[in-house]
Amino acid sequence: MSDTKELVRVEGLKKYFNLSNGVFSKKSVVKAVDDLSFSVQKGETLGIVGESGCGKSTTGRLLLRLLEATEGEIYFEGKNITTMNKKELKKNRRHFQMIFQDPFASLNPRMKVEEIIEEPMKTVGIEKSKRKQRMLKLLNDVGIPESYRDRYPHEFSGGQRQRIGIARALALEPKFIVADEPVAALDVSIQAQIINLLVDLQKEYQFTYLFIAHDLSVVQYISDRVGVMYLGQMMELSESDELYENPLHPYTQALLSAIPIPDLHTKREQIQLEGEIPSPVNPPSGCRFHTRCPIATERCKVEVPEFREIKKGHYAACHEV
Ligand SMILES: Nc1ncnc2c1ncn2[C@@H]1O[C@H](COP(=O)(O)OP(=O)(O)OP(=O)(O)O)[C@@H](O)[C@H]1O
Repeated sequence: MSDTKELVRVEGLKKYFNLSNGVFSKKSVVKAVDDLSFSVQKGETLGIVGESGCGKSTTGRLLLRLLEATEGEIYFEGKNITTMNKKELKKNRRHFQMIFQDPFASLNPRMKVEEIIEEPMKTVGIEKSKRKQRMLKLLNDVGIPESYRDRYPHEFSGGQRQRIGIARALALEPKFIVADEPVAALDVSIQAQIINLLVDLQKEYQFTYLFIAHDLSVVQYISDRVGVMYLGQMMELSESDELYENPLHPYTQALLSAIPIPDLHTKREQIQLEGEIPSPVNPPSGCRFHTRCPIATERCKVEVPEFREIKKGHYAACHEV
């Protein structure tokens, strides 16, 4: 049943990439996303964290249909976007946008800032005077002086370029924004400014975020709920404060234990994970985390744990909780 508060719902989502290493070698398959089910509520920020390669970006791209899913369904406002044809998708595309990690690579170097921000409006046929008016408001909203509008991306700093990328993402007043590590490429001194800007803009424009990050502390600050991914699967998902105060999954516990606590009197025992992350080409049987899990049992090696609601709104995939 569709929940009226739900903006996006993902069911059994999979993305497998076929890799061919040459003419004679066997084909291998990267299981980048492997059976994800979750929903994003209207107006919330859902943070997604996990180590490099766990499938966060692939998930974000699938949700916006920038990538085609191998299996599974994605519903946006109750409509199945996985089966939409090009025409229907084009009509809906304005409602979902992406903010990229590398603001330089994502901005056309040959376009002036005003053209970059107006371009999405042009594609949906918004008339010139309205485009200009909205472009000026967006520049103002993201903190770029109006007088810079005829400059090119290379004339801006990294933080300013990200502000321009954000203005472009907001140009069509989307309902859903996937922010894929939007501050990871920026200087630490600039990161907080951009995070605060993203928070303020959400208040003004009332959109919903899927916020992807490596850094658990960034995600905690910005997210209402947080999902923790490992090797293409969701290990735990709950309200942000609950996840940080009462992590249930051993993987989440290990990730959290690595964050330094500012208060010198509080000590948190660091949980060291053994070994490397296994390859998504050949993920471990049973629970994917069992090869590194400090509490794994024989059952974990053979039986995939169900991703289940353990406390109200707090989900985890672990046999031992
Ligand atoms: N186009 C592709 N072709 C083949 N494999 C891919 C492709 N895109 C991603 N992958 C693989 O899928 C897995 C998941 O990648 P993804 O970029 O989604 O992870 P991530 O969690 O976002 O990592 P990072 O934090 O490093 O960006 C990785 O093993 C990656 O190498």
